[in-house]
Parts: sequence; C-alpha cells; structure tokens
Amino acid sequence: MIRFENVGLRYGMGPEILRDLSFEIAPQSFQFLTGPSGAGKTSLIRLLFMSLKPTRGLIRIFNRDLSQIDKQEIPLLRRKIGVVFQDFRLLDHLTTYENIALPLRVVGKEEAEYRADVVELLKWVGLGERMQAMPPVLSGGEKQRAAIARALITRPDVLLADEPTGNVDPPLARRLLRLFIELNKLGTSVVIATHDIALLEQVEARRLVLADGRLSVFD
Ligand SMILES: Nc1ncnc2c1ncn2[C@@H]1O[C@H](COP(=O)(O)OP(=O)(O)OP(=O)(O)O)[C@@H](O)[C@H]1O
Repeated sequence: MIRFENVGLRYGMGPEILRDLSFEIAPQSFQFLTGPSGAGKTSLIRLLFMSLKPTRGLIRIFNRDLSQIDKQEIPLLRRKIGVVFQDFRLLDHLTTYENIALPLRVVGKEEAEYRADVVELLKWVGLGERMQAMPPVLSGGEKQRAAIARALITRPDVLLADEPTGNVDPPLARRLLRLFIELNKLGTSVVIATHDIALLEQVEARRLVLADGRLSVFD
C-alpha cells in the first residue's frame, strides 16, 4: 500500500536525517514506529502523509509514484489517510463535535447520515460530555482524544498517529490502543509513532525502529 525504496531526507542544507529507508506498510497491517527522541519519527510520519518530499529515493503510495503525483491530487489521496499530529491541529472556532464531523462534511455527507457515528465515537474516546466544548477549553488529553476521533471517523485505509498517547494516563492509553487495534481489525493499516515503552509492550506488533537515520524492521 505504501512502499519506500532507498528514501533519504534532509532539511535544507543540513545532514541527511533519514537514510536509505526501504520498507512497506502492507494493507491491514499494524506497526509501531519507535526510536530515540530526534531520530526522525515525526519526519517519517510527514513523509507518509505526503506533507514532506523525500530528498532522494522512491515512495509509492496507493500504487502511485509520489514524484509523479500532481500537487492538486494530494488532498484527494490524503482522504484515505487518517492522521493524529502531536500538536492536534483542531479548529478552535468549531465545537469538538463539529471538529470530528468535519472530514465527513468535507466529502459532502449530510449530518443525518453521520451524527450517530460521531456521537458514538466521541463517547468511545471518553468525550461524550465534551461534545459542545470548544478546543481551547479542552485539556491536553481531551484534545488528543478529539484529534484521534477526527482521524478515525472516516475509517481511513491508513492511520498515522504521532505519540497518540502522550497526554493521557495509562488506563486511557490502553483504551486508545484497543481502539486502534479494533480499527485495524476492520481493515485499516495502523502506524503508531511512540516511545511509550508500556504501550509497546502491550501488543505483539511489527516494529519499525529508527536510529542514526536508519530503519530496522522487526516483524
Ligand atoms: N523543519 C525542520 N527543519 C530542520 N530540521 C528539522 C525540522 N524538523 C525536524 N528537524 C530535525 O530532524 C531530526 C528529526 O526530527 P523529528 O522531529 O522527525 O524526530 P522525532 O523522532 O519525531 O523526535 P521526538 O521523538 O523528539 O518527537 C531532528 O534532528 C530535528 O532537529
């Protein structure tokens, strides 16, 4: 589904921070992306989300060569990808409910079609009481859960999550992990970037480990 061949990345004239990355994200797969702080996890997530271009190598995404994809087409391809950024990126002028519903509205769905799904997902992530709250009044953990719900609501082909449990307590982290596992069972490929060892130890999953710019894969 997504394939990297000898991918390298540098920012500006700086050193190459990712080198010779070759790996695949298979359909319906589940993997953790891990490695020390500064190893390049967020950069790799951004490459997978097509918000950064590699400085060398080949990326194939949904069977297309990224270098051949027209800029205008990228938002359409991104609809197949759910992403949870470290900084959440919620829209402050919309309620939590509206933030989660937004990806569905964007594709032209009517509220009657999705309202029950949005409410159910919000309850699942523990935000049932916070649906009408605006993001600025949510706690860090609540914002994180809202960002996760927004990424999941479209049942994307791929979910990319950058430290999705960084702001929640261990019981809630376990619950969110279960949600990712459920989503994966329904067919979504899941990539979770984390250095939360407790989280990593809870499931037997493929690990992509970044260190010194290189990636090792442990199946
Ligand atoms: N926009 C940028 N411009 C220049 N250098 C950058 C930029 N973004 C990241 N870097 C550098 O690239 C390297 C990898 O950063 P990245 O954020 O991808 O690592 P990370 O593994 O996600 O770190 P953390 O776990 O601390 O979030 C770091 O050395 C960082 O300083």
